[in-house]
Amino acid sequence: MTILIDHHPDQNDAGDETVEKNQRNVKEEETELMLDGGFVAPNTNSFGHTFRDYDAASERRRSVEEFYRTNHIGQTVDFVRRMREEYGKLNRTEMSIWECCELLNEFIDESDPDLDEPQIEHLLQTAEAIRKDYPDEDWLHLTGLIHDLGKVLLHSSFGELPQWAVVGDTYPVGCAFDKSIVHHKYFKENPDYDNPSYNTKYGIYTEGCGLNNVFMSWGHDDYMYMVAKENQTTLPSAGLFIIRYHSFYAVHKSEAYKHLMNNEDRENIKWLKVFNKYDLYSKSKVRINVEQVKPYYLSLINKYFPAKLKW
Ligand SMILES: O[C@H]1[C@H](O)[C@@H](O)[C@H](O)[C@@H](O)[C@H]1O
Ligand SMILES: [Fe+2]
Ligand SMILES: [Fe+2]
Repeated sequence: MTILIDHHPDQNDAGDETVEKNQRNVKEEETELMLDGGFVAPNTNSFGHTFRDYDAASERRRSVEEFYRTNHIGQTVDFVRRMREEYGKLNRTEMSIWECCELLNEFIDESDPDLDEPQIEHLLQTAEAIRKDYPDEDWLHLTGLIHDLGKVLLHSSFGELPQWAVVGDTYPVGCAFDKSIVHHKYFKENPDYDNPSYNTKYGIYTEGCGLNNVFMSWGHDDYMYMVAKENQTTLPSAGLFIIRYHSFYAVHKSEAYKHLMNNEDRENIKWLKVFNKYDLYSKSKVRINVEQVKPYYLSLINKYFPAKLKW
């Protein structure tokens, strides 16, 4: 696929020194991760706005804000515990990864200010954009393809969870909600907001306890992580980490909640940051020819997953 890239170097108003420093940082990151693909993010989304601008006066602003209001009120420690237990049973259906991709064709993500295409388009756009820049990292292509498959929770055979319990950015529950979280003001109506066990910096957690021990707001990330892990995927741990925390913008974008991370998280988050560029900036009206790329992805699915998975 072609991503329309609109690069305006002259829009960078930082002084020469900062530019140089940034270049150095990028260099360092490149060597550490081997490569940074050279991806240049476009400036505007398919609606002509900057990406993740939750205040832009777009046709989606109102519904996206309403989405976050219900999301922030409903995601409590108690709710997350119940969802994990219920969906952790994986007793709803059996299907292949590709069958699940096709199921996503009917859903549009109400939390997303940047895209209103069916989800299968987004999966393929993400995967193909990564493949172009990282041809040798086949595990990352597949991670791109499957990272949002947990949105199948919206489906009628999964109890038709409401959008607020499936999509949108995620964040820890059981400790204070960080100010950087989108539409933070609506947390005031969350029952945990005034609970002294849950509303301090650490809440129920301890310094460096590791994200694995943190209850994240329930949604497609945690669910797909469970599905992949329980069905014994052979994806590397960075792939599983990406699936599990790709919506956790407070951590990978705003650098919040660092006090909960351990060494393994700090290692894995490097790949998550690479991945995020493709997840976010590949969103466009460009359509992928599904039939053309399908054989390639079927071969990856075959390499990293069993033929049928429990969901
Ligand atoms: O797939 C979702 C979706 O696109 C949301 O709008 C975004 O908030 C999440 O972080 C992402 O994982
Ligand atoms: Fe997602
Ligand atoms: Fe995504």
